[in-house]
Amino acid sequence: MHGNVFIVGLGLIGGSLALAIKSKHPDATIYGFDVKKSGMEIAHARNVIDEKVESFRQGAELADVIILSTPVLEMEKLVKQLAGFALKEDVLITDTGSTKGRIMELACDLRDEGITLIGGHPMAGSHKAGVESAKAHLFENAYYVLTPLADTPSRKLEELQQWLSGAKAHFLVLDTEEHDYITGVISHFPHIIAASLVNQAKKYSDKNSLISLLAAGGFRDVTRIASSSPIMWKDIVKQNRLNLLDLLEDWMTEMRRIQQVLRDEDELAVNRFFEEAKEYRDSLPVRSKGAIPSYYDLYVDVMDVPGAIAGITSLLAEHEISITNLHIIESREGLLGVLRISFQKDEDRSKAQVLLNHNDYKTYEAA
Ligand SMILES: NC(=O)c1ccc[n+]([C@@H]2O[C@H](COP(=O)([O-])OP(=O)(O)OC[C@H]3O[C@@H](n4cnc5c(N)ncnc54)[C@H](O)[C@@H]3O)[C@@H](O)[C@H]2O)c1
Ligand SMILES: O=C(O)C(=O)C[C@]1(C(=O)O)C=C[C@@H](O)C=C1
Repeated sequence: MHGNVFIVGLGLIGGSLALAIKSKHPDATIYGFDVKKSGMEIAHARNVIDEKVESFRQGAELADVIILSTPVLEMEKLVKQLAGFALKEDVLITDTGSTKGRIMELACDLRDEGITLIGGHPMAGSHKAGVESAKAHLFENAYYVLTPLADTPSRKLEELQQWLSGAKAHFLVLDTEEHDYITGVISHFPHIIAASLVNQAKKYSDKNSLISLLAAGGFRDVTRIASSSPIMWKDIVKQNRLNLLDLLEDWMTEMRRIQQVLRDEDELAVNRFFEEAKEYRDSLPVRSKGAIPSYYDLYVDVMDVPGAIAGITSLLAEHEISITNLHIIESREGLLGVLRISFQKDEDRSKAQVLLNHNDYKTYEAA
């Protein structure tokens, strides 16, 4: 497609979308704007965008498509400004924000001015912020939620999906409230819990320095997202506050239940607690990205000595087994660590496991 795409907020998500759009529509011109001048310079120097603009207004007035990708409270301010600009008559506006309630209220005001805003939320990302981490394939195979107003013409929805098709994501049209409720459960609330686990550990580590030293795979796996941008999350929890207050209430009831069964030394109830969680966690779909990534992991014990990891990767390469990712999830200097190897196919993971076991490595399918 031809046209001018204007991306506001050249961070992880805005940068990744810019790359994905360009890969599918090389004839489009991607304009970008960010309040952080250095981010805009990097985006331009790395060809994430074709052109920089001086102001939000300048980019918005020359755009056929406007994509807002700032933290969500900034987006509110930006959308309010749009009605006062001389926008192109058929301009299409979307956003990437993690909450949809507030922006869709503002979309109603824009509709009254004859301007279409279709809410968007790619359900993939990272704890890493900034254009430096942007990737064209970030959203591949992930769900991409769209929240059009009920009277949005279907040709506008189709046009947006065509513009975003380079993301190679699966579009899912959702009602705004349902979106905020679901993402509250599986994304926003877990971020609160991850941050609270880290804050709790920090409190204890102030008294005992061994705490941070011994923080191993489990703690790191469950708290990775606590490294996400505090500004972004402050905005999200503010906008989804009511759902999160309900979820917190529910969580506290659940914690009090666990507290009681532990007090009662009710082994059966404790077992049921873990069993129910395992059953549901194991049943989550592994093939589609989004909540759970589409790869197969194998865990291998390794000595933390030079060359230990190279030994494993060369062995796999010699047998033409491709891997998608390597990650040391637990490492203690000079001692045993655990390496997580990710494979695209279950078949590759099985072959690798047989091969590594045969070569005296100790492997596991779960950490
Ligand atoms: N990170 C994720 O995993 C993820 C996933 C899906 C959706 N989102 C949503 O996408 C949006 C962007 O998130 P991100 O991860 O790319 O964050 P980011 O911090 O990497 O990027 C945000 C960018 O917006 C810029 N910015 C802030 N205010 C601005 C303004 N008024 N005008 C222009 N630029 C401005 C910042 O300087 C920054 O470069 C957020 O609304 C977030 O909720 C994030
Ligand atoms: O993988 C991560 O680090 C994320 O937190 C990504 C994640 C999430 O799954 O909660 C974060 C915010 C979004 O709006 C969508 C995706």
